[in-house]
Amino acid sequence: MILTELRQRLRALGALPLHEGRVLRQWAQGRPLIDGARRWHDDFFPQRVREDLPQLTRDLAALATLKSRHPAQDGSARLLVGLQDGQSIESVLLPRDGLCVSSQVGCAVGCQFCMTGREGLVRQVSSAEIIAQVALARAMRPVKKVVFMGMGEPAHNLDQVMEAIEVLGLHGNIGHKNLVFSTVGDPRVFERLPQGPVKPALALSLHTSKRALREQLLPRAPKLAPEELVDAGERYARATGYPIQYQWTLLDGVNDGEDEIDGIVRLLKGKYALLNMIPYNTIPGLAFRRPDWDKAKAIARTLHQRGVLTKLRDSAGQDIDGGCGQLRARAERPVRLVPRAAAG
Ligand SMILES: C[S@@+](CC[C@H](N)C(=O)[O-])C[C@H]1O[C@@H](n2cnc3c(N)ncnc32)[C@H](O)[C@@H]1O
Ligand code: SF4
Repeated sequence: MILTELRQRLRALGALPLHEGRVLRQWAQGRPLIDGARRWHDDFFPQRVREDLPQLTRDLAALATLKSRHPAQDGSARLLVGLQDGQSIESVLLPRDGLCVSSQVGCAVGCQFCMTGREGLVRQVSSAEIIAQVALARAMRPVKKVVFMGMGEPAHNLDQVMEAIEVLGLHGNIGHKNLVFSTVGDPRVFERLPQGPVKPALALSLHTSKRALREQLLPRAPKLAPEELVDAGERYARATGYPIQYQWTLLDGVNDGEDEIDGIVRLLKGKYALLNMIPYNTIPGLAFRRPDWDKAKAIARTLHQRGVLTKLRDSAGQDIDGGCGQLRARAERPVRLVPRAAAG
């Protein structure tokens, strides 16, 4: 189901926009459509909508179902989520009421260090399936922040992701700056996001200050130079009033040298931005190496001293194969990884 179908279904049963809004609100907030105790729906919905609510509840729940849950020591939990056609995706319950959702099954960008990128794009995740991930998580615990950092490149599924963001921001009780659109950067994102009624915060996956290396590491990302990406990011940050979060997957011996530190300072000093450095999460069979934590700490400290607000983070759930896409890979097929040469 896509949201248009849900809307058409409700309208055909005589629902008005206020009834539609109520259904979206209850669903996106993880609350029941039918509240047995209070029975508010008896007076509120037209009769035919009321009669459809039990089936609608089942249909919405079937959009995203829990296949397995993998709690980690840091308070996060990785969820393997089943979709109606038998595909599976990952969502992650993050510490402090965050949720990481997937926007695609697989991904066409093919970043060399990312498990999801290894299988290419399998299919898009619909707006309804994105909201269903939030509803599923909310059945387990509160969700106050939703980050699009799971499987997939949201810029390659822009209409559906923007529709989900709109529902979550207008009906789902998530603060707009607590919706985080994470992307490798795409001109369509900078054009379309400022026009939406809900403007999410933006995370840009930068990873290197060198154009040629970026093209190697992110082979099918739009060929924007790091400077162009940062210029576009800065305009979005100034327009929305929220800083850009630059993402940097730290790869030992690839993008952790003095030259990159100079490059980061040149690109980001004085910008309305925060740099998140995330040491590479090891994927068996890949030739990349995770840098030593003390080395990563030293890089973050140096950047801070040189005027770039830097946070060193670990991806959630290191002890449970925290790398996005690894759970799905294991569930879908036996691990079959061909080593690739490390770039750089
Ligand atoms: C999985 S992507 C999804 C969102 C979007 N496609 C993007 O690249 O920003 C979210 C973040 O995970 C990071 N990531 C992917 N593979 C990783 C790995 N093995 N270790 C650490 N971070 C990784 C990416 O670099 C990106 O910043
Ligand atoms: S890091 Fe993001 S863009 Fe790159 S392959 Fe993974 S999901 Fe796709």
